[in-house]
Amino acid sequence: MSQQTQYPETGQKITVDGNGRIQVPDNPIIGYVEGDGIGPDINRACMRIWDTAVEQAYGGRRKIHWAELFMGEKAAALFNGDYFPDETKAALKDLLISIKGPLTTPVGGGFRSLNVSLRQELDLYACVRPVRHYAGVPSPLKRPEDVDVVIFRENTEDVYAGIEYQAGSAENNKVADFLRSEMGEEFFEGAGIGVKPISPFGTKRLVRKAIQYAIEHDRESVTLVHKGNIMKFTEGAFRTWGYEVAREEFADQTITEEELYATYGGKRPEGKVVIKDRIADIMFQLMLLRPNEFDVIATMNLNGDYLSDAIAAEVGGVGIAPGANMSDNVAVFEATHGTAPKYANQDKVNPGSLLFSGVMLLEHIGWNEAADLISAAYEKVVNAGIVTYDFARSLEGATEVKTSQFADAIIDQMCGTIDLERIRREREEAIEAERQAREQRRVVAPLEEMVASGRVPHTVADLMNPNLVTMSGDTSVEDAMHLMREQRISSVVVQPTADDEETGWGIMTQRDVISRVVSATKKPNQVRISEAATRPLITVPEDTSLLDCAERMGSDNIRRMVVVDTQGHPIGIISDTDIFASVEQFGLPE
Ligand SMILES: NC(=O)C1=CN([C@@H]2O[C@H](COP(=O)(O)OP(=O)(O)OC[C@H]3O[C@@H](n4cnc5c(N)ncnc54)[C@H](OP(=O)(O)O)[C@@H]3O)[C@@H](O)[C@H]2O)C=CC1
Ligand SMILES: O=C(O)CCC(=O)C(=O)O
Ligand SMILES: [Mg+2]
Repeated sequence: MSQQTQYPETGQKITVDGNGRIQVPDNPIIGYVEGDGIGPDINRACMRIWDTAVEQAYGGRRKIHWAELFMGEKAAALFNGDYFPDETKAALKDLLISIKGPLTTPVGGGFRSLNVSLRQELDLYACVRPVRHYAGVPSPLKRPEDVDVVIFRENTEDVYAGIEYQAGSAENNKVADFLRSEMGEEFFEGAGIGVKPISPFGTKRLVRKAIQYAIEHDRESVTLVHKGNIMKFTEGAFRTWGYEVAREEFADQTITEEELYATYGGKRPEGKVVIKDRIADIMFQLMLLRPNEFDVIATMNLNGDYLSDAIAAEVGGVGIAPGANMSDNVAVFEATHGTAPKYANQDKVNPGSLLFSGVMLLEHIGWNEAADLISAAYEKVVNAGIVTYDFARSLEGATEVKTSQFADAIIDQMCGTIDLERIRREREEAIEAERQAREQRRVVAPLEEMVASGRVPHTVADLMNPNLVTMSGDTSVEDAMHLMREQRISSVVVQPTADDEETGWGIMTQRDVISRVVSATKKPNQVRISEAATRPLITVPEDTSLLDCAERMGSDNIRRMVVVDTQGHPIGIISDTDIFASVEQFGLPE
């Protein structure tokens, strides 16, 4: 090793045995590349977490001995402008397992992507990116827990192969001439030209790894994602070769989707992995609408790059999605996001992507206890609302912390020194206080408007909240709960279904969910809201005077009534809070 790259003397190298399996000592040397931009911030935070997890899990019996390796801007400064020194390549191969932060790639010119070079030069042909939801992490989906896929992205071919010719260059002119004169192709003058090689070798080894993974991890399906209807001889061929490898090498363990329906009536036989394929554009839609239909995904480089960021967004964003570049023996784990330069050195961003790449690394070397400790602590900390800025944007009542403070919270949780229960309670109280303040504003603001305009409320229509949410009685309680949480409402009006035309409209409140579903230990996704609703719906015509309404609320001991129009259709809701606020503002109604 050079002066720059040093292995710690106390550690031992990971090796490979005669069967191609890695042998991991209790004191393995593992390489790390800090990365550019936000790299140092997240790396610093994650190393503290990984080391604590190992210490807590094995009580000092095991310890990672880190060897710093240099790539990117730090390498260029140390190695005279060389961004990816040979000694780093040698060390990455020699140590077998490493982890890296993000690296800068200039757009439209300048040096070639170091990430792409790393993958090609070390032949790390599979980019493995698991995407799943962690409880408490904010998501734009209704059921983010349905997202649980592992993307196998081919890492060495496709338009990333670097076979590109800049418009106007001598090479470009030569290739363009050849394509026009020898191949009879037509395209606009001055076009930049890129080549997209997809080979049976590259495809099959990637799909093979994806199928092996699916078999070993008891996954239900492998989906080949391609745009083979347009790029027939590259992406279309990927699909053909993908099915071929399944048929030729895994005939006993796999069936095609066609066989699933033609032979097995759509019911997957125990232990068989279903091989299916989807065209890339619809795959983006399907992953949003029906993510539970997908499990392991095998695809080419560009599709995989796009898909992995898009699917990550469904479960919290690139700040949390981990990844690994793997060959049969060498593996370089990495954050999947980039260097986010605007946040560099601000101790601000989410360390989750690198953190979970480290969790993948720990699992890869068989240190599952340490990996599980991190995942469990992470979930608890996020559930307590302790998050970095990105999650804080969409998590109500969150406590926004810095990268290093987030790491502190996870470490404290793993060491049992943080009272997350208290933090969660305080967060819930703050959310409830905010909800009440909002309700107060909702009621008081319209009244103040009335005062300003000289109007005085007389009827329930003057005071009611017109934002009434009605749902079909066939809706599941779970879907209704999602909507109630999103819209921050405590009840929904339930339309009669074909079965309960006689009983008519109803209302389902939070209390109904608790008393008729939760405390009866029924599953919210298996109960329809018509079963949990209270009937008959207590209504009040829109022209009812406030005094009559108040009298009825008092005599019938009810807190809210649905306001109906002259045809009996629900148009709003009025509560005792509304009447209370009105009396306080205008005195007793006439
Ligand atoms: N594997 C690698 O090394 C990769 C390197 N890159 C390189 O990174 C550079 C910047 O690329 P760019 O396209 O801007 O992509 P980035 O992933 O660096 O950043 C895009 C946006 O993603 C969000 N983001 C990224 N990382 C985090 C994090 N840890 N926590 C929270 N939010 C995060 C931020 O969103 P917001 O602004 O909304 O806060 C950020 O502005 C380029 O040079 C690119 O080539 C890109 C991808 C992978
Ligand atoms: O190499 C780069 O700069 C981008 C890489 C990338 O987007 C990825 O690894 O997903
Ligand atoms: Mg990417």
